[in-house]
Amino acid sequence: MSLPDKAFPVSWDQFHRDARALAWRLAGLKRDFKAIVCITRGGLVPAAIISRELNIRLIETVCVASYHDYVNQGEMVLLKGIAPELTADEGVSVLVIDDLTDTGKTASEVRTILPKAHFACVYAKPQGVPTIDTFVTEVSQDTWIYFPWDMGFTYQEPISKAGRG
Ligand SMILES: O=P(O)(O)OC[C@H]1O[C@H](OP(=O)(O)OP(=O)(O)O)[C@H](O)[C@@H]1O
Ligand code: HPA
Ligand SMILES: [Mg+2]
Repeated sequence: MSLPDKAFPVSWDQFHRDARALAWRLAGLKRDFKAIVCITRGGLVPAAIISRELNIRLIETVCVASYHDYVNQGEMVLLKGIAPELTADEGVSVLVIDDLTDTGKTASEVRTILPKAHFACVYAKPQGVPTIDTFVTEVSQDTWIYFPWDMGFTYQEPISKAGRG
């Protein structure tokens, strides 16, 4: 697969605002989450923001890899699982955080370990929406989300010249 045509670039500032908006939504649920399970690596950044906003200090990771060459998703590899004290009750008071859901494969895999956890992410594409309980912004399936930690400053052609050979 090649990169989708549409681009949704996200700055650090926008990501911080959107992650805070997610924290507001989660706070509105009036749930007493005892721990955050963050899906590495993308979930690390929103988990830091949400743990601060919701005052959740018990943070666990589940380490999975599936996008082996940036855009192409392959087999899901579980590099590190979740502590047994959080999986014992199927994660009933656990909040799972990721940066985005795309096909929903990552969230579905983690849900097999924590079937009763609350799944939250900042951005969602339509195919992944059914796998997530709370998210902030939906973008179309043919959009690629560019996160600030993957980006650097580069020269941009003026709009009048862009696309001309
Ligand atoms: O809904 P899906 O199609 O499964 O895609 C969503 C996942 O893809 C990205 O992670 P990635 O596997 O690229 O790893 P990373 O977080 O380490 O960058 C993103 O952070 C989500 O975890
Ligand atoms: O749109 C995306 N952006 C960044 N990483 C991703 N991993 C799956 N989909 C995406
Ligand atoms: Mg990820």
